[in-house]
Amino acid sequence: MINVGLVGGTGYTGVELLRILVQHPEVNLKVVTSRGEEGKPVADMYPNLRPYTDICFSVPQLETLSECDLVFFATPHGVAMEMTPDLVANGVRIIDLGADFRIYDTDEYSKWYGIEHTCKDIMAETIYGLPEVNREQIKDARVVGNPGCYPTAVQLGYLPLIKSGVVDTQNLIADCKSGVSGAGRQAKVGTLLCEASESFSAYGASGHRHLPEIKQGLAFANQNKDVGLTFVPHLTPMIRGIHATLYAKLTDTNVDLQKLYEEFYQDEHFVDVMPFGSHPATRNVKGSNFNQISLHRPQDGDTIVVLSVIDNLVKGAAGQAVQNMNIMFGFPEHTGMTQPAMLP
Ligand SMILES: NC(=O)C1=CN([C@@H]2O[C@H](COP(=O)(O)OP(=O)(O)OC[C@H]3O[C@@H](n4cnc5c(N)ncnc54)[C@H](OP(=O)(O)O)[C@@H]3O)[C@@H](O)[C@H]2O)C=CC1
Ligand SMILES: CC(=O)N[C@@H](CCC(=O)OP(=O)(O)O)C(=O)O
Repeated sequence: MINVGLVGGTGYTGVELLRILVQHPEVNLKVVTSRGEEGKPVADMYPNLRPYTDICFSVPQLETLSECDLVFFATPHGVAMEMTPDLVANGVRIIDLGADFRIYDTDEYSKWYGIEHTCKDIMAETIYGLPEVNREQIKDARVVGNPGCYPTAVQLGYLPLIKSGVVDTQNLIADCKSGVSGAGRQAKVGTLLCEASESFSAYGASGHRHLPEIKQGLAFANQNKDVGLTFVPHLTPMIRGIHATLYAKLTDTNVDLQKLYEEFYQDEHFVDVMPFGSHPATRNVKGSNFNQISLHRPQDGDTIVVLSVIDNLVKGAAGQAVQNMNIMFGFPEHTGMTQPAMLP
C-alpha cells in the first residue's frame, strides 16, 4: 500500500485520477488539493465518488504532501516545477500530468510554453512517461513527465513505422481530433456547449505546443534524427476522445505492415492492434486506458494511413499516469484499470 497525493483535484484529469485511484487496491489516497475548496468533501464536487471516499480537499502544502510516497500534479504547466524540488528532496516521487517534465530541451520548453524552466537540474534525471517506450527507466524514476494526449495517440501510432525504417520520416502528417475535455475544466468560451456543439474546427494549425513533444519522441525512435511532421489538431463536439489519422509514405512497400504492428505491440497490454482495414472509434476506448490502432493502405499505393484512438483523459492523461505509478512501485501494470470501455 502506498500513500498518494494529488495536486489539482478539482480539474478534469484530477477527477479522472480519483476515479481510478479510489478503487486501486494498492493506494491510500492521503491528500487531494484545491486552492479554493479547502475543507469541502471531494464527493460534494464529484458525486460519482460518494460511495468511494470521504476525503476532503486541502490546500497544497509541502508538509502534508511530503507524507506521500507519490504525488501526482494534475495542474497547468509551471505548477509542478514550483514544488517538485522540495518534494523530491523529501523522498517523494512525482508524476506530472502537465508539460513541465516532458521536453528534455528546456530552451525548447520555454519557447513553446512561454515560461522559464526552473528545474533544469531535475530534468537531467526525469523520464518521459510513455511506458511502451521507457518502461525500464520509469521503474526507478523519481520524476516522470506524463505525456500529453495528442503526443500519446500520435507516437503510439507512428512508432512501429519509424523504428523499422519503412517510411519517409521527413513528410509525416498527423491530423488529430480531440473532445472538449482536453481543454480542461476551467471555463473557456470555446468549449462552452453553444460554441463547440454542432461545429467543427481546427486550431493551432500553424504550431501547437504538442509539436516539439511529438517530434522529440519520434526523433528518438528515428535513431535521434529529426523528423518532418505537420500536426493539425481539431476540436470536435464530444466530451472525451482523441482520434489521430496519421499519414506516411512507404519507402519499402513489401513489408507486412499488420505483422509489423502486431509484433511490435505483442507484449503491450494497453495497445490493441485491430484487424487490417478496420476503423477504431473513440467510444471503443471511452473510460479505458486502451489505445486502438488500425492500418490502411488505400488502393495498395505507397501511402500508409494509421488510425489511432485513445480517451484523452485516460491513456492521454490519468490512466497513463496510473500505469506509470504501477510501473514505479512494482504493481502489475493494469492494476486499477481492468474494466472495459463504456459502450455505447
Ligand atoms: N484535459 C486533458 O485531456 C489533458 C490535460 N493534460 C494536462 O494536465 C494538466 C491538468 O489538466 P486539466 O485537468 O484538464 O486542467 P483543469 O483546468 O481541469 O484543472 C486544473 C487543476 O489545477 C489546479 N491548479 C491550477 N493552478 C494551480 C496552482 N497554481 N497550484 C495548485 N493547483 C493549481 C486547479 O485546482 P484549484 O484551482 O482548485 O486549486 C485544478 O484542479 C494540465 O497541465 C493539462 O495540460 C494532459 C493530458 C490531457
Ligand atoms: C482540446 C484541447 O484544448 N486540448 C488541449 C490539449 C490537452 C493536453 O494534453 O494538454 P497538455 O499538453 O497541456 O497536457 C490543447 O490543445 O491545448
